[in-house]
Amino acid sequence: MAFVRKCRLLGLCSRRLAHVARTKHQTASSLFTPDFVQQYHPWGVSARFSSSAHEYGFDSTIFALSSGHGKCGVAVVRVTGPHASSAVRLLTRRPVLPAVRRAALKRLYDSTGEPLDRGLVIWFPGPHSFTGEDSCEFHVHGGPSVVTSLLQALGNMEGLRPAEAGEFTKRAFQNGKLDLTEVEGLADLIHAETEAQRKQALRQMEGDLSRLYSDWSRRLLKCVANVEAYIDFSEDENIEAGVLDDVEREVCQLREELERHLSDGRRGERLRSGVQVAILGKPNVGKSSLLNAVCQRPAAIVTPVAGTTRDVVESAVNLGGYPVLLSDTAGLRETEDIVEQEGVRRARQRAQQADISVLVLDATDVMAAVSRQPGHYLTLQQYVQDHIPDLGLQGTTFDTNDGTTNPTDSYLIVVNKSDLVDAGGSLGTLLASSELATEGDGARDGDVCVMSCLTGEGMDGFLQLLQLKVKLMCGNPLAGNPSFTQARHRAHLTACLQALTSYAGMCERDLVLAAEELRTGLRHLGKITGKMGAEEILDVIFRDFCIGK
Ligand SMILES: Nc1nc2c(ncn2[C@@H]2O[C@H](COP(=O)(O)OP(=O)(O)OP(=O)(O)O)[C@@H](O)[C@H]2O)c(=O)[nH]1
Repeated sequence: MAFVRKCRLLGLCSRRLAHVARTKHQTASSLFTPDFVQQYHPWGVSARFSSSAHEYGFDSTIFALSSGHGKCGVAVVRVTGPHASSAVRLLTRRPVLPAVRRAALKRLYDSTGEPLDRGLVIWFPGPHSFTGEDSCEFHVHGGPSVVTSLLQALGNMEGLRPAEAGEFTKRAFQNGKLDLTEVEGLADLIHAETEAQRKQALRQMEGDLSRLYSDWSRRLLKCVANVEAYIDFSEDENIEAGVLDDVEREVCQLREELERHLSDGRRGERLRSGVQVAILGKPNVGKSSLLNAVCQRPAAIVTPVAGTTRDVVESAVNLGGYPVLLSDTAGLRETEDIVEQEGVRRARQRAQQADISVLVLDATDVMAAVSRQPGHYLTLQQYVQDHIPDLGLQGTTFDTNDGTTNPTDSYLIVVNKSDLVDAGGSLGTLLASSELATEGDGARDGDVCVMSCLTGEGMDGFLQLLQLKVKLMCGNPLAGNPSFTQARHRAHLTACLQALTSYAGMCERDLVLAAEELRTGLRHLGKITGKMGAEEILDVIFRDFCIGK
């Protein structure tokens, strides 16, 4: 009876614990170790609440330049921690703090009493601050000497130290002001380079993803509680079996929602890290010229010598607000040259990783092949298969029924050097006969662009088509449910889905073990938002921040 009471006190299921103890050949009460309780508690014990302020260094007050480095009109220096109010008093040489969250124009002094600058001081008492602690901001003139003197004055104060990268945000997380998905959204917002990235990051920072996962966690927690109650009390408290039917329905519904969320074609991840576009083709067809034309700078070397590009040359571009990482690759051909062989291997590897492959052909080669063909009839697909066999490229296969192609991978064909052929004549006939697979929304897989990197003819059409494909891939970041944006989200969501599927498969056979799967699912959802087990990923996430953030 003492065992049952202890279980209830800790919020644990006594029957389940007894079952676990039997499978481990241990006495049930020997399981009451802190680690075990942490692991088996229905909603885990949040690291956030179990660790002391000292452990996180919260007893120190930190400061940093939060605006960019270098000369600027206004520089912002932030301070957070228990001594923030002293910092304001000492720098302003006034015993009274400024009005809360109001900008106050003050003269600032260094430790010798020399005036430093005149600037705005904003006082944010905790817990209504970004970090949840007492904080303040100094908006001073952005000259290097002013900033250095201000940082020195702060550094000379008792109990203050310079902040580490991401430490302000880390404190906001540890104080429950932001969860991990919101922290990640903030980091993405700081690093966002395109409009679509900014929109997605802002949405995540404002808690859209967090709300979705919190809702799932809440519903799953209710399922866990109901199953636990049924296991624990069904015999003596007359709990109806209908409760398990409700749980089954809810788990089924959650599985459907998770599946839908996971099968969005990695749009959030692609938007966050940039859509990978690989430029492929035989040597000398104009791949490097195409890269240079798109990014409007001589990123890759262009010469008439076949095999000039040996390695992958990358360039990031902003295509209509969407981030694209373009890769020029070595020309695909059989070669004895070991350096070029390695280049070709890397080109094929890049093609496998690409979200979109751009296959570049030389219009003069294509037309020569047409004229050699009996009846002068050839489709582009035939040309590619005959002249660049064994592409080994995902998405560039023309057999759309083989089931091996990832439907979100996409490709388009560029027939370059149109200035050297009669584009309206036999080339036009060839294109009209090409079979194109429909991709939806106006873009088609295998779309063909006829263009000339030399004259610029057809370039606009190519860019429009590429942009359309990129947009289709990333979607509208503001429409519908938010997308997950990181591989770690996907890993935990997949694990959660697996756990719920296991529950459905075993709940009729062994409810106690099945309940364990629900807890596993809950733990994985909690790890995404950082509500539990966050320690191991904290360093990875905060590593991406800079000082002062
Ligand atoms: N006439 C004409 N020449 C072009 C065009 N595009 C590229 N070229 C020329 O074709 C040659 C090869 O161009 P690159 O861009 O280096 O071709 P590549 O496919 O990167 O070549 P590799 O490095 O060998 O793989 C250069 O002399 C270019 O000036 C075009 O549209 N028209």
